[in-house]
Amino acid sequence: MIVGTNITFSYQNHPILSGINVTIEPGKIYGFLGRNGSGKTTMLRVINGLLKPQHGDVKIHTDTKTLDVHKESRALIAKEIGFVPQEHRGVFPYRVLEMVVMGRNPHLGYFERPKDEDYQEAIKALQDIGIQHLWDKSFMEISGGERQMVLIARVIAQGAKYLILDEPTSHLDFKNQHQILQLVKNISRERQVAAIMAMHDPNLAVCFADHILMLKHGRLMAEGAVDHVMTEVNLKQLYDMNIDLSGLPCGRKYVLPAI
Ligand SMILES: Nc1ncnc2c1ncn2[C@@H]1O[C@H](COP(=O)(O)OP(=O)(O)OP(=O)(O)O)[C@@H](O)[C@H]1O
Repeated sequence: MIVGTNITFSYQNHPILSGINVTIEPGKIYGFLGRNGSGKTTMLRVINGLLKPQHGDVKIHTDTKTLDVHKESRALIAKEIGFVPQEHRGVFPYRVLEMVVMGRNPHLGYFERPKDEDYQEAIKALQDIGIQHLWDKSFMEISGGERQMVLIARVIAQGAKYLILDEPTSHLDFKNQHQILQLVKNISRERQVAAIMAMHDPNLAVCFADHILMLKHGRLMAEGAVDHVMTEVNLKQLYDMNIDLSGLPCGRKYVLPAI
């Protein structure tokens, strides 16, 4: 499991996270909710070890060892944690298959090139996501939503025990949003992988998360099982708006997929 203790983080002198404790257990899906600028991305980057908190720490407890994400090498952490960032513009004209096979890098030696089985993992991940037809395209010449799916395929090929996904559905169409989150849920259940996601749509969080963490003013305003935490009172406080859990404000009904 991952345990974050007393995480306190500031950019320059601007406090963003204050005394946050989190426990991430294998096989569960965690959804961070909060308004723009509430610190979700910062929190995910601290958990992944990309940002070092001024106070507190984040440790990964495996069966055999305990790793401090801010002290171990990035290569070692990448064996445990896969990360899909929010922004993903193409910089180099890699082919999609090459991008996905890069997910296997933590499993290769320094000068080792990907082997057949690494390519098989990458192709399987592309198939699981349903974008195998893109394999030969340049990453710079596909749409934003397609890029998002390629990076999710890459993190799946990485085979880490913890997946951190920063707004994984922000560029996806209605069907792909549900398809990708369902795939993450299946992987989580089948392989006992934990997924930790920043999410903006509370309806998707209700459908796919097991555990909700609500961030407000740098603190965990509420956290716990979905049924326990996704209440009108909490959502109203989180988003500073009136919430009616029974329907849309215009009186019409939600459009929900039949899963
Ligand atoms: N590199 C940075 N330097 C200084 N301040 C930053 C930096 N990155 C983010 N911030 C600030 O930190 C705060 C939290 O940002 P963060 O990206 O973690 O929020 P978020 O909840 O993920 O927002 P959103 O929902 O809009 O993606 C914001 O006020 C933001 O302006």
